[in-house]
This record gives sequence, structure tokens and C-alpha cells, in this order.
Amino acid sequence: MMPEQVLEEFRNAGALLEGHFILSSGLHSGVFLQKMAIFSEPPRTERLCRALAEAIRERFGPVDIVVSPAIGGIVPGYETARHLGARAIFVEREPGKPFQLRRGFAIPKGTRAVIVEDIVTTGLSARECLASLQDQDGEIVGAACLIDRSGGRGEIGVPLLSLVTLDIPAYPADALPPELAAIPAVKPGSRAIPV
Ligand SMILES: O=P(O)(O)OC[C@H]1O[C@H](OP(=O)(O)OP(=O)(O)O)[C@H](O)[C@@H]1O
Ligand SMILES: O=C(O)c1cc(=O)[nH]c(=O)[nH]1
Ligand SMILES: [Mg+2]
Repeated sequence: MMPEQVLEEFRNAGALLEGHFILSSGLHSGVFLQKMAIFSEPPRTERLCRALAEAIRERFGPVDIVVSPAIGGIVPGYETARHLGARAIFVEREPGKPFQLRRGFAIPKGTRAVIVEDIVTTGLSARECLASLQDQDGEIVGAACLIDRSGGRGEIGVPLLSLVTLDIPAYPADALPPELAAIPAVKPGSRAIPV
């Protein structure tokens, strides 16, 4: 799937939002990719994740396990795993704790796993996901996402592939451009805002 087709799916799903958003990293942005508008439509999710699975197979070879950071990664992780013929597991946070594998999930010795994210902005969530897997015996061969909005600068710790790479501006709270400072901010994601 070409990058323009991916963006067309986001546009048609109403997933390209403009406003003032506080992102998972704490950065602020005038653009938010509301992936849940995609994941609430199974046919659209299937098309995108089939393309992601093809890109993963081509770049990383055979994959046994897809592991995703909750909440946003769970649906694309499952759907991408379905196309790869792989198992789908996820890491999640208990309040105040870092990501961890729970529910009996594991990456056993001899298996090859890929991290599947929905959106990468700074790479923080994918890095934290990778860090939570350090005690697993299998190999994490790479990471993949639908859209990398970091301009390719997000460092994960393993190679990252994306269906589309965009460079969308994001700002620290104390360096907002006037057009963002003028409107109230909303925080769409599930990471707790640091107090
Ligand atoms: O690359 P980053 O700077 O980490 O930003 C991207 C992350 O932000 C969102 O998750 P969020 O923590 O908002 O929660 P969600 O998965 O529940 O949407 C998104 O799902 C990615 O995981
Ligand atoms: O950085 C984020 O938190 C983020 C950005 C974005 O565009 N979409 C999303 O779901 N999360
Ligand atoms: Mg997330």
C-alpha cells in the first residue's frame, strides 16, 4: 500500500484531527491521528494491517509473535498477527507502573517477535515496550507502525518500519506557537498525565 493510500484511509475514516492535543510524550501538537476512528472499522483495519504484515514479512522475515503496547497497539497488533499467522500479545500498564507482559503472555526461547505500534511520535511507548521485554528469552527482531509522525527520528532500539513517515510538529508545553496557546488542549490517549 502506497503512503498516499494509507493517508486516504485515515482521511476517509475522519482520523485526521486538527485542534490542540497533548500527546502521550507530553508534547503538544495541532494534529492528532485518531487511530481508533480506523480501528472501529474492521475492513479499513484489515486493509492497513495486511499491508503492514506484508512489509514486516519482507523486512524482518518470519515472525512468531506480535507484541503491542496497550491500548492503541492491541487492535492493529492482533490484526497484523492474523495476516502474519503469528500470535498476538500485548504489554500493559497497571496504574503507576511501567509496561509489563501479564495474563500469561511470554516470548519463549527460539521465537521471533515484532513490536507493532499504531502511531509513533517520539518512540517513547515503543521503547518502553521493548524495555519491558528484556527478560524474555525470544528475539525482538524489529518494530512496525502504521504512521511514524516523528519524521523518522523516533529511536526505538530495534529497526522501525512504517507504512508512512510524516514530520508533524510537536512542541513542549512552554514553547507553544500562538495558534495553539489560544485554544484549550485535550489529551486523547490513555497514558496518565504526570502531576
Ligand atoms: O511515540 P510516542 O511519543 O510514545 O507516542 C505514540 C504513542 O502514543 C499513543 O499512545 P497513548 O500513550 O496516548 O495511549 P493509547 O495507546 O491508549 O492511545 C499511541 O498509541 C502510541 O503508543
Ligand atoms: O503522540 C501521541 O500520543 C499520539 C499522536 C497521534 O497522532 N495519535 C495518537 O494516537 N497518539
Ligand atoms: Mg499507545
